[in-house]
Amino acid sequence: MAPATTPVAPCRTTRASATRVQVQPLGAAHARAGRPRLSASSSRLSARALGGRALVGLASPASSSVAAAAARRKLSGASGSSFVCLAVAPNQSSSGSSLRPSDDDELGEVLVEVRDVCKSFGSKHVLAGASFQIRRGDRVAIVGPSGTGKSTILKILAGLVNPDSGSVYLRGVQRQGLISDSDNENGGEGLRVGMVFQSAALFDSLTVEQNVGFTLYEHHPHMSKERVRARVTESLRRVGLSGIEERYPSELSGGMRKRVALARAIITSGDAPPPGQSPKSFAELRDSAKKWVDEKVLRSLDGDDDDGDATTVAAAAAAADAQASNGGDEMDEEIILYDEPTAGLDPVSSTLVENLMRDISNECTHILAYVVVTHQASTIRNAADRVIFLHEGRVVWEGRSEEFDTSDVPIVRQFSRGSLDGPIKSA
Ligand SMILES: Nc1ncnc2c1ncn2[C@@H]1O[C@H](COP(=O)(O)OP(=O)(O)OP(=O)(O)O)[C@@H](O)[C@H]1O
Repeated sequence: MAPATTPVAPCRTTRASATRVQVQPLGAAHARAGRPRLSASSSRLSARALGGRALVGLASPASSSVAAAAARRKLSGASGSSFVCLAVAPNQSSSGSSLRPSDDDELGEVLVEVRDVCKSFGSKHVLAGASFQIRRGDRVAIVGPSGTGKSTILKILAGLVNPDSGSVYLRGVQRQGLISDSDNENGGEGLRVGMVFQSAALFDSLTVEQNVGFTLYEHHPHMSKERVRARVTESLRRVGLSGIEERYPSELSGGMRKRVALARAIITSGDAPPPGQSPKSFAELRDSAKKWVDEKVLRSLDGDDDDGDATTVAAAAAAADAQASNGGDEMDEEIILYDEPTAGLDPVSSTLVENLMRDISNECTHILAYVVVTHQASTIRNAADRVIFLHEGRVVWEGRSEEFDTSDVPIVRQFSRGSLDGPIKSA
């Protein structure tokens, strides 16, 4: 869809935002004998990819904590790596629709509150004072025209990008700075914020089995190869890709790569740590990540190779890290943010992924809610119970998924029907 061209009202304050990028940790454990190894080029950072949306996987706070250093160094001044502010404020709907379901008694605990958030990139005002809440049990789709800051708001929620103004509260605790800036191992009050990025970023030099099993190779060295293989096989089966373990990413279609990435995100060790072995804490993961950045990434940044392959490393490491925490070790309560998880997938594959999103949240009791940015009607229908509509930097409509297709609010009607006539102006 062409981007809306209507300029967004400036935020109240716009300060120069430093480029922030997440470099994910890649511990050394994978390099043990017999473990998959990464190519030298895989350890390089790509400004292009990091500034864009090339990462895929659940990026845990621990993994993302290492992003800043290398990112700042590599990307300072990179034009494609800025972020937008999306602000959603309760009762700021410009279209008059109710911002929240009316049956307040049934509403769960407020996990996340975005209050009056704004974000600009240079002179481009993307988010212009939006506010909304995510509650326990929520399955929320964020929709809106291209370029309205949907991905940006996810990054702000995840603590990967700072808003220019406004606040984000996690369980009532205001987030201060970025995850990478401080000791924000948890987003706040025991709530982790995991993010599944848009593109399927896989290690090109590893087989599907090695990609999917990366977390286990990395964080569960006590597991035998046979057991890792069994978990990989099960994970691939769940995403409908049995029997492709020996293939390389280059031999897969885009949709298959995305599903492999999902398989990587949902794999679990299925067992507890061996007696006497404590699971890694977030602090340990962070320290290990920082060490890796120091030893590998920053060194590679001084080289001239900028092929973007490291993005896949970062992504996979992020996924690995999150998977490790999902692997039966530590189960912090979590909200998951999906950025266009079904983009580019055929309808059947989309349904598969949508069902998986629901299944995973049903099966994993520590996943309290999820938010999905999507353009696909099927994803709204199948994976979301509630819809937040963004336009011109604000939440302009909010309602139940089933209301999205039937709403008489002009902007919603135009968008849901793909009409050229209406308040959304095409380029
Ligand atoms: N790091 C950045 N630097 C400069 N501009 C940026 C940066 N990140 C996002 N933008 C701009 O902010 C706007 C919103 O981007 P964002 O990716 O959040 O939109 P979106 O609603 O997710 O779009 P789409 O639906 O096309 O994925 C776009 O115009 C984009 O070019």
